[in-house]
Amino acid sequence: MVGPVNGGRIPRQVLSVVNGGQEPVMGVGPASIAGSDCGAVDFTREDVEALLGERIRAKNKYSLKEKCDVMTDYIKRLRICIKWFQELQGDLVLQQEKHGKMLESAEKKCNDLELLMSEKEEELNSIIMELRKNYIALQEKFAKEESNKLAAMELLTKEKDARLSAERSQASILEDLERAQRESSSANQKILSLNDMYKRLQEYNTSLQQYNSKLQSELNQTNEILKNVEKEKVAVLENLSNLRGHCTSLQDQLTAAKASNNETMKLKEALASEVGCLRLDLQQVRDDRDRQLSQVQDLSAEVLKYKEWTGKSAAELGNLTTKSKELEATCSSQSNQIKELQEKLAAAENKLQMSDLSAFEIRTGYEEQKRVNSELQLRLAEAELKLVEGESLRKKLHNTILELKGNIRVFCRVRPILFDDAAENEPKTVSFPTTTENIGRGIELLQNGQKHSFMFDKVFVPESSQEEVFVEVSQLVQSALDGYKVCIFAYGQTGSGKTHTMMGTPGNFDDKGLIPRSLEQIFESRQMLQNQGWKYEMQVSMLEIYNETIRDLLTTNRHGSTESGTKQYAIKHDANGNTYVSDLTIVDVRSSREVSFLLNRAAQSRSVGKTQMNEQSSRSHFVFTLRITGINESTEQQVQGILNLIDLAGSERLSKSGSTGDRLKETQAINKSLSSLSDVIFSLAKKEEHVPFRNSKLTYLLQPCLGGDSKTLMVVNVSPAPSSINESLCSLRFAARVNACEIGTPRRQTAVKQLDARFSYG
Ligand SMILES: Nc1ncnc2c1ncn2[C@@H]1O[C@H](COP(=O)(O)OP(=O)(O)OP(=O)(O)O)[C@@H](O)[C@H]1O
Repeated sequence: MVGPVNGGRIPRQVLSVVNGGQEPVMGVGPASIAGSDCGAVDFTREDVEALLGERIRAKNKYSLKEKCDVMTDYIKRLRICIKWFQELQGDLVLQQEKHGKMLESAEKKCNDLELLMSEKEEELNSIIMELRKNYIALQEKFAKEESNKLAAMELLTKEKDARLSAERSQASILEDLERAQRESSSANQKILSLNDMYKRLQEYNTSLQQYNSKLQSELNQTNEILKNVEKEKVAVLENLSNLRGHCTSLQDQLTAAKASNNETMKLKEALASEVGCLRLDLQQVRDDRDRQLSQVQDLSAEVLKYKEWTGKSAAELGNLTTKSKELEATCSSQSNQIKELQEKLAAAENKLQMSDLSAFEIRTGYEEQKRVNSELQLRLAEAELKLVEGESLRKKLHNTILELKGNIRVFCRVRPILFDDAAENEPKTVSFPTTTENIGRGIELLQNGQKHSFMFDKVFVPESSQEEVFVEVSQLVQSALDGYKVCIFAYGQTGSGKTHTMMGTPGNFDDKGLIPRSLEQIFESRQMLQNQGWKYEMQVSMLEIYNETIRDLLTTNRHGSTESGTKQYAIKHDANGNTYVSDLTIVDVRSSREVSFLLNRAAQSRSVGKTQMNEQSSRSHFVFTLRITGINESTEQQVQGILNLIDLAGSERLSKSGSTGDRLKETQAINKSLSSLSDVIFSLAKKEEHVPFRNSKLTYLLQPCLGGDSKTLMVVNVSPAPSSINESLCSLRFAARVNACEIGTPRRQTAVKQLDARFSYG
């Protein structure tokens, strides 16, 4: 085996390079190889191999990366070694050349060494290759491990994120929990406070109930006040009319006094002129007398002269005597005349004085009457002012009462027992409570020993007169003139007194029903309101709904037929809130007499028939409508009111009515439309979204009156006959539900709807 130049030994530096500049370890090294010569002893190839093998083995204990680094390091070092060997080889060649012989002898060794070297180099190369392969494999592994690490890192990051989000959600859940706990405690507190509030509300409710009853009593008081105001108004009106009468009579007296004064003045003037004439006459007569007297004196002197002259003839004397006598006679007659004239003059002067006196008296009377008249005018103005104030107070109180009560009011009227009721021996089924709370408002029905009590806004006993009923309704009617929509309808079993209440008995003044009385009041008020600057125009229409068909009761062509066939009247609601019936006759009216005439005409056209329950039964719903348009030119106010007065057809049980044929059809139609009316009222009471107005002609026509902004009054008529107890109970139950129904707040129409001149029902 060929060794290196220093005798087959590897220099220590090379090993140091291979060993990373460290001393050999683990028993491998110069000490173990070369004994005690540690400083200058070189290593053999075996040493190197052993060292490398050991290093590699030792390195295998390390991690892949470290191994890899060490390998890379080794490879580098090996390269340096190779380089160094190559340099060493060059040195050797140089040494060969230098030391010729040594070289020759050593050449072989060197060749061997070279061979060895090349073998070793090959070996090392193959080791390097292997190491490279290993290195590549290690690198791949490393890359793989690296990617695994990255994936693990990613996984870790994801897990960290997940953990963070989990922590966050845990924190939020904790927050939620805390909040929920807080909420729960506040809810508990709320529950406590609600319980507290509930108690307080109960107390409040009790106090409200007390307040309500107080309000009720106040309402009653207000009603009383209203009645008093009404009475006062009537008294003021009476006073006013008395004052007016007094004023008119005073005016008449004044005119008469003026006339008599004028006459007296004329007489005085005439007398004065007569006195003047008489004075002139007197003067003339006096002048005459004076002249005559001077003549008489002249003549007397002449007579004396003649007497003195006795020589004159007796005839001449006789003549003179007669002349003298004549003159004396003339003189005495003239004296008489003068006396007469003087008497006349005195009488005329007396008369003149008298007429002066009476003229003075008349003047003072006239002045007194003028004063009284102006006083009366003042009182009249005051009374009128009071009337206006009273009127506005009345309106205010009336509207307040309506608002307090809700705008459907219900009156109940029980008619007297009639001959046909034949109930003399049967016990009474209808009674009226007399307690202060219920008097005038309560009614009790006794059915099979069970008492049913009802309360309404007003209950009229059988003895109540038409006037008494109207007094309670008059305020409502008056509202139509103030621009409200007013609807009054009579409901009840057939024969219970609806037509009697609404129309009354024709031809009987005291038995006039609500419709004629309302119209009289409206036209009277119209007259009175004229003083306040109001001008009203009124239009009337009347129709009946018979078997779900509309009939015009004012058409000149009865049965509503035209040349082309039967007229179809349709109810229409337009976008402006007007309801009208197409083609319906509308009549302008100026007095209640005109309306009475139209009412009579309509009554004759109404569908009336005889039933087992009523001799003259209305077989249709009668709708009377008055449209009132008022303009006040002084205040520039405009109002438009509607007054609907409705006499509904009577409800009746088919079994009881004994109807057949056409009557049966009529009864079915009547019952159907009345049940539609109750459906509408109940769905209004329940404040349902859909109100079935369209289910019948009656409800569709009355939609604006029932739908909220009108003042509506239902008069439920009841028969006291024991045989009608079931029907009466049904009617009262329906009325009680209507009474509990609030449909909105009435609205005043304070501007004339210019847009639509058609006749509107609301
Ligand atoms: N308050 C009353 N006082 C006196 N008589 C009355 C009164 N109410 C009703 N009557 C009489 O009772 C009868 C039936 O009354 P009315 O015709 O008004 O009933 P109705 O309810 O209109 O009946 P229908 O629904 O069948 O038309 C009539 O003869 C009427 O004069």
